[in-house]
Amino acid sequence: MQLAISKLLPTYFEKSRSETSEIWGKDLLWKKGEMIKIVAPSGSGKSSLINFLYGMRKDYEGNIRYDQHDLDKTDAESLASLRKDHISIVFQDLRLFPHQTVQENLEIKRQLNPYHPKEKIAEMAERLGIGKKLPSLARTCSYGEQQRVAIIRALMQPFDFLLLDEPFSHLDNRNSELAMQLMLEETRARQASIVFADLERIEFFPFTSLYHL
Ligand SMILES: Nc1ncnc2c1ncn2[C@@H]1O[C@H](COP(=O)(O)OP(=O)(O)OP(=O)(O)O)[C@@H](O)[C@H]1O
Repeated sequence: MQLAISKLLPTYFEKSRSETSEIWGKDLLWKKGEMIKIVAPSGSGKSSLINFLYGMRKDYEGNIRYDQHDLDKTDAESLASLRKDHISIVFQDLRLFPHQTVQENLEIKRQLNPYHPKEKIAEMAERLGIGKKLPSLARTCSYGEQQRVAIIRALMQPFDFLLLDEPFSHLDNRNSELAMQLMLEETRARQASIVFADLERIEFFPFTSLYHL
């Protein structure tokens, strides 16, 4: 699978943003397996971009295509199916079910399109240091713990592209590196891509292409 972006620009941005950006207004082609790093200062449209790429919002000019699927022309059912098999995401605002336990949040996602057996949940949670939190309600976990839950949840499904919007904002370096390592292993096992948007360059992400938003 490949992701083609053509002359993308949020409708609420001035056209002049294309002049300084390496993404907005450009034609880009990312093939499955590439590691894409997008450095984006606050307010440069990082969340807008990641939401556009997930088909969450359509208030943009230009075009986004996953193979032959033009996101602008994809109906809700086809979009759900495209996401289920090909696109996973860690939202900046996480979007866990607050009144479900950590285990339930992960298991609900796993069951939608199982890529891993159930046991993998506890194994990944242990690896990221939140094993003891599995029976806790998501809303009672710290933001950094919830961030790790959202990361593991994204790894429960098959994908060709994993979209990350500032996934480590509440994690210390050690925990960020552990989470990155897990995501890299899982992405490589699928021969997939990561599209990683963050405020700054993170040294432990081995990107193949680097863009400034
Ligand atoms: N629907 C919208 N209508 C108008 N302006 C918007 C809309 N969505 C976002 N913006 C504006 O576009 C700019 C970029 O927002 P966005 O959330 O994409 O940035 P960001 O780079 O993710 O920022 P941060 O790092 O602070 O989360 C902001 O100035 C925001 O107010």
